[in-house]
Amino acid sequence: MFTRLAIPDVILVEPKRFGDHRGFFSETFHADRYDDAGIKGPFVQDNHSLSRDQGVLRGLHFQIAPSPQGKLVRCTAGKILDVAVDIRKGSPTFGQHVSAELTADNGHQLWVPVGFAHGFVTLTPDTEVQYKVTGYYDPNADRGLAWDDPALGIDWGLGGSQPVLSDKDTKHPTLAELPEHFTYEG
Ligand SMILES: Cc1cn([C@H]2C[C@H](O)[C@@H](COP(=O)(O)OP(=O)(O)O[C@H]3O[C@H](C)C(=O)[C@H](O)[C@H]3O)O2)c(=O)[nH]c1=O
Repeated sequence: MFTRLAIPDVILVEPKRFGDHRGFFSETFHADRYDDAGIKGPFVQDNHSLSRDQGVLRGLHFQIAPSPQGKLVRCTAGKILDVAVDIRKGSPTFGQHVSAELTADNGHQLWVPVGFAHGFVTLTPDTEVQYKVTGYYDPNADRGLAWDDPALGIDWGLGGSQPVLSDKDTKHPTLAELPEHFTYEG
């Protein structure tokens, strides 16, 4: 099932699971069905990250031209709160975000299109996230947005505690400081 969220370009995917006495089987990607639902490939790279601690926060990240990335994100061990922030100039939802709890148990996926900053916080230890992207990794195009920018109003569910961050993720600009990298195309 595909559901457009409050920012309709972001799509929640709930793949069917066929359970039996052995466990389950699920198709986790289907190019034609996903394209028909608005999830536009082609996907050129798969990523996999493991976060050892609960409270690891990776984000908010995006790549700019010439290497923008759409991301199809799922959690294959543990739980995350996955967040997408609209950073498209001229968008009616500029600066707003949507989020979804992706877990190994629910198998849900989030489609984060080009023009969004993406990040997640882990809700359990030993959390693994796997995602397909529509652009190759390009360190020169790698950019970020401050996860804790008050203007974004993201509730990461940290209960006031500081997340575990990479050094890079402590230094990103706020939305007000962010150059215009993407333009809303309606
Ligand atoms: C993203 C990436 C990283 N790397 C190398 C670069 C570093 O040596 C190492 C860790 O990279 P980084 O700290 O950027 O990893 P994350 O903090 O998990 O970044 C990712 O987290 C958020 C949630 C995202 O949406 C992006 O996919 C991505 O930015 O992996 C690669 O070799 N290829 C890649 O595609």
